[in-house]
Amino acid sequence: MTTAIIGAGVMGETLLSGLVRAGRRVDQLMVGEKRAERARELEERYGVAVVSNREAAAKADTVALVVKPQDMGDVLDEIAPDLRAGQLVVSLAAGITTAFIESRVPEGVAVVRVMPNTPALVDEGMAAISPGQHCDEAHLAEVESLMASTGKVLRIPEKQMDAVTAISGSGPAYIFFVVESMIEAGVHLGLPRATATELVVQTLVGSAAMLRETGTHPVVLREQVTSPSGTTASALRELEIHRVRAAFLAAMEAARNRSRELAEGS
Ligand SMILES: NC(=O)C1=CN([C@@H]2O[C@H](COP(=O)(O)OP(=O)(O)OC[C@H]3O[C@@H](n4cnc5c(N)ncnc54)[C@H](OP(=O)(O)O)[C@@H]3O)[C@@H](O)[C@H]2O)C=CC1
Ligand SMILES: O=C(O)[C@@H]1CCC=N1
Repeated sequence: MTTAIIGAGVMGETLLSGLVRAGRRVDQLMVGEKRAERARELEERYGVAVVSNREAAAKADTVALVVKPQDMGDVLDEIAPDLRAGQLVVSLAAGITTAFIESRVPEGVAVVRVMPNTPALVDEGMAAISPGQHCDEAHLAEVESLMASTGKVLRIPEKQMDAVTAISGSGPAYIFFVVESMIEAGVHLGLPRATATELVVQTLVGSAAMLRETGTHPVVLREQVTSPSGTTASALRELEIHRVRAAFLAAMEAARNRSRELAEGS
């Protein structure tokens, strides 16, 4: 089975590198990328063939679209004449619906929508997948195996995709923002930056491992850290006073709404 990746920016390369790490033969992979310099870089780094979008669409069994949502209409119009029934088109773009893609590709082309995230780079990705109208179990299983090469995969109804985009798609950015804020705080409190960074990163990794390995509710884990009248209680009171919980809700609502806007082409 040949897979083409059209749009090899951050997420396209993340997918490509994951497939290569998972042992996918490079001669079964292709990339469509419009910038010549970037194309050369990918050829050198992975030994992968960089071809035109039309050639990629014509030759591949599975075509993964990893361009910006705003470029999706143009790319679909470009490759539609080369697509045929039986092929699988996988979109990783925020907002873009399977119905939008189906309306621009030939009858009989199966479409799957995916929302991945960047921890896929270290095989700890979280991807959600939703089938389009003409998609069967074999198509979904193919996409599941594609995305499982870089982490976990969850099947979800497409109506949940904008919320998923707000939570796990954009999610790594919120976590990095928290990490960055805690490191800065450590520096303010007089710690050397390298020390603060090591403390924060290991605290994050340790906390994530506790969540995953114990399956304990985060409220219980938080209460275990919070000694009566202690340091944690003082810190958490400040987070509540500064409405951090409400800020997270507002932020993720904004991301969900932006995903809906991208579907409208803005
Ligand atoms: N980054 C992330 O964490 C996530 C991204 N996504 C989705 O992945 C998609 C890509 O995002 P991201 O990787 O961040 O963006 P990038 O801008 O890094 O990547 C998009 C790539 O597509 C290329 N491109 C644009 N037009 C064409 C074309 N006509 N033919 C071939 N290649 C083209 C761009 O080239 P050029 O720069 O020259 O325009 C660029 O290299 C988006 O739809 C986004 O919603 C989903 C989940 C997470
Ligand atoms: O910011 C974005 O639009 C993309 C989609 C999810 C993560 N990055």
